[in-house]
Amino acid sequence: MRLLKNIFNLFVIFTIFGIAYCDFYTSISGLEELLAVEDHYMKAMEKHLVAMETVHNQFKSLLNEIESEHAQDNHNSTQHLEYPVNAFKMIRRVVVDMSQLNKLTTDIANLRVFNESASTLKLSTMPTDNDLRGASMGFARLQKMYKLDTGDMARGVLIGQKYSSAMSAYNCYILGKNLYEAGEFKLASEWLLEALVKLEELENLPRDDVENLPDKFDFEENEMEDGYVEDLPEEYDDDMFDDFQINTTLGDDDYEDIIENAEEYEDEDLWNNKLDNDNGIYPYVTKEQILEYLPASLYSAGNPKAAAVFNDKLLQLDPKNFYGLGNKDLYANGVRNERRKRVLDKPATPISKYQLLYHQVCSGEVQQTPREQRHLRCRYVTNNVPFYFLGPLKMEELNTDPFVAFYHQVIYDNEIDRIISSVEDSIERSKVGGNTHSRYDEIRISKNSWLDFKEHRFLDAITQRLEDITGLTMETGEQLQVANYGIGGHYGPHHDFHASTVEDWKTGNRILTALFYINDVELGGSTAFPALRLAVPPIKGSMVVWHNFHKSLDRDYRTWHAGCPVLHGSKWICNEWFSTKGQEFHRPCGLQRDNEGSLPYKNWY
Ligand SMILES: O=C(O)CCC(=O)C(=O)O
Ligand SMILES: [Fe+2]
Repeated sequence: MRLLKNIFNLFVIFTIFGIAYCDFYTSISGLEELLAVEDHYMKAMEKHLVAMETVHNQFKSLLNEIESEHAQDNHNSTQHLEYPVNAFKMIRRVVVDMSQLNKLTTDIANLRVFNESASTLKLSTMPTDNDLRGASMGFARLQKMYKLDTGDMARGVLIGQKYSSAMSAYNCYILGKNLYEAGEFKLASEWLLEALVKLEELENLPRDDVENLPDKFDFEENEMEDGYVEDLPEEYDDDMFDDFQINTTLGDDDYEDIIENAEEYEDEDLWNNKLDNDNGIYPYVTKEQILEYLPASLYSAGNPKAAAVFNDKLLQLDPKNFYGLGNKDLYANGVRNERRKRVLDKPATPISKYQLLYHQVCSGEVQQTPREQRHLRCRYVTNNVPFYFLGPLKMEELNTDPFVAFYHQVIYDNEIDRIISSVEDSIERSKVGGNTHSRYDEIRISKNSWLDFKEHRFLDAITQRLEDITGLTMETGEQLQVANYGIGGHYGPHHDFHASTVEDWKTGNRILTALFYINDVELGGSTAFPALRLAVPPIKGSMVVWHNFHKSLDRDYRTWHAGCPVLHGSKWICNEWFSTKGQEFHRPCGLQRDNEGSLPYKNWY
């Protein structure tokens, strides 16, 4: 819960202090560093406030003194100044006080507490706009994947549970603006609408309450006025939010929901939320700023009618607005074309059926049928290893063909702690692609590092365990990969094997994956196998194992898999990839090809 709250807070930090390029958004391990930065800024702000208060008090006392002197002098300045004390006091004020106050104000202006360099803040780099964009895209990914309602998220509610304080109008605006810039127009529109509604709530609060925040807001005495629905011109009311088609799995009634949310003033929770709102009551953003983005988002999301309505609102507030005037005709034409388009009935571009299945498996909408699960068993196994006669392995079959299995309680807390601390300094943004063409890609948002078994001898016990469990040799295996995903972090569907057959005989290929979950994830973060309709939940201490190749050493395309986005918490895993090399006597090839089953899945992307 605390982390989610902190992510919201980080939005504020990112934007207020306009920070530089890095990949903080790719994992929780990077974000934790920023908590220290936030702490630093908090202390700096406190210092700054104290300094400003001192100046404020001195200004006030000097002003009082001058005012009372002038009152005494009774407009007869010459007479007043004939008294030596009065003359002295005035000269003192001008010579000493004024210049001292001048100096104090300049000192404050020069404090520059928010311009610290990365090294003073003990960071390798500063976060940037890019991080903010990445974090916003993470939000979008989660909303689309798990069908999360924007209104709920804005209220800090996740799957029916309150996880954090409500998001302020400013946070909703920044999120909406970033989503707009990233091309996520429909979600951008929703967040910008949220921002507008929240700003209205704030404006409608009675002045006294805004100035003196009460301990507990008394809802009964502070009925709100109605929100946007009443404000919209009648001609738009009926179908403004209809016919909304866009490439997303979100429902079509989202705008209506948003508008309805605006009416939820009766919801007492909402009022209480306002009190623990994430940036108090100062809005930081104006309606005009929101309205410069909202119509463009709505238009790009395919809703020119709503775009025109909100653009008119912008022009009402600011008749000369550059964007308002510049886009007016565009939206009006859009509305006309929209009428024609309806006749033509242009279909929306759907996401590929494979991607859709991936989403459905991650969110649990599609699962193995009871018939498919009928033959799966949980068993104690020894693999004929004497050690396991004493304490057998706890195996849970997850799929028979291809074989995918869970082994529970196979990595221990002390090992996990050492693994995580060993990668602390080397963990960095994950790439995709082989060694020769590796690159950063939105398909994989995480950080990772590698541990060399020869260098970290505490891993010997894990090597032995892996060999005992899989029956394969680790001689040719890769280093241990350790990865961490933050909120919204994911690894889109992929195969673990290399595509190139040249690599097969030169360096070997990834015959088997052993994936350890080394922490528990509050929500999301399963390992999904869309072709198998299987989502493996991350369980601390458990390991999931699957063969990427048929016995005939043909690639098994059914192993197409993914790390689903993390919805709440952080996800740590370790991957060990065994090589096809050197397994001749451990997993002998069959006499016949056995890959027919996987061929239909070859082009799944
Ligand atoms: O995070 C996961 O669950 C899957 C990770 C994965 O597939 C990989 O690292 O290759
Ligand atoms: Fe993988």
